[in-house]
Amino acid sequence: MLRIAVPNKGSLSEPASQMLREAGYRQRRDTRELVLADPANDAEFFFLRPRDIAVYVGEGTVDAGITGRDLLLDSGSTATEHLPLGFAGSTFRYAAPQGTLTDVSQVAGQRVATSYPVLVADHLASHGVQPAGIVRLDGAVETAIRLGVADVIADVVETGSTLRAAGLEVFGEPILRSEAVLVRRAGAEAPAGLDVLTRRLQGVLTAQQYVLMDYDVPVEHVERAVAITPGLESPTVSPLHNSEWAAVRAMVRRSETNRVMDDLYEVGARAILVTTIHACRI
Ligand SMILES: Nc1ncnc2c1ncn2[C@@H]1O[C@H](COP(=O)(O)OP(=O)(O)OP(=O)(O)O)[C@@H](O)[C@H]1O
Ligand SMILES: O=P(O)(O)OC[C@H]1O[C@H](OP(=O)(O)OP(=O)(O)O)[C@H](O)[C@@H]1O
Ligand SMILES: [Mg+2]
Repeated sequence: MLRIAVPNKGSLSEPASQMLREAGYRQRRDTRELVLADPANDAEFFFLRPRDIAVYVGEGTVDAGITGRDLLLDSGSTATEHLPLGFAGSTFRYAAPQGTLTDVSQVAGQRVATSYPVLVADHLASHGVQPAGIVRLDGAVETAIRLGVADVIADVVETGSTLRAAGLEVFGEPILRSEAVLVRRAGAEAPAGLDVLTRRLQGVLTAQQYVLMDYDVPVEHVERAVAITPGLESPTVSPLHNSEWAAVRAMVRRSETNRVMDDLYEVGARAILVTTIHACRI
């Protein structure tokens, strides 16, 4: 039985459950459920605080879990990143009142407020910067400067609107680019079922990131067209009733759909059709 920890609250919770559902696993309907058995998939889900998930996985209490890369690094746990999951993307950055600081070296001698004290201490140490202190807060970190408990903050930034509203701006290089990740215990033998979970999640990611493209192209231009849509292994090329034309089918990155259609049209492809992929195993 594979034991998997899933965030019970916060921005990771709903998309993590949604991704597991798309991968064919049972997920809870009632947010008060703390444990959910999925006997058909030989799995059991534990709904835990996102910040605690790496700790449980590192201890081996559960086999794998979904958390944020930033939370994993801040936990100090021996759990290791197994698969990036492509949602809850953010950067982790220093910020200060607009027009004041420009470089991480200027954090020396300043008080830094953050919910991620280990991440910040490690980053400052790796840059040889000694702050006056690190103030650990649970949230609403952006308010700490106005309230006088810190001079600098280090926090999650997605759109930047929370910072702007607080009159702050980022400075220095990003400390980290974070996203939701599947974590597992480091060094231990892969638990039974982890390979299947991984392949299923990769299938969901691929279905989200790729489309299926079909088109007809004159036989003499097949090689040029296929160079534009090389597919994952190799595109399918089929004969058509009119022997001067061939049909091609290939997977294409969703973000490149329109550029690829333009390029195909240029080399003579016609009847270019794009279909979403519902599920796949690669
Ligand atoms: N606005 C955001 N955009 C993207 N990811 C975010 C955002 N806020 C938090 N995260 C990510 O969510 C994880 C933190 O989850 P956590 O549940 O602790 O905080 P939260 O989502 O801010 O919830 P809350 O503060 O309401 O409890 C981190 O991995 C962080 O990078
Ligand atoms: O760049 P933005 O799009 O504004 O998003 C970033 C904000 O979102 C999160 O806060 P949340 O709303 O979870 O509140 P919290 O600070 O209490 O955790 C995070 O801690 C930042 O404050
Ligand atoms: Mg928050």
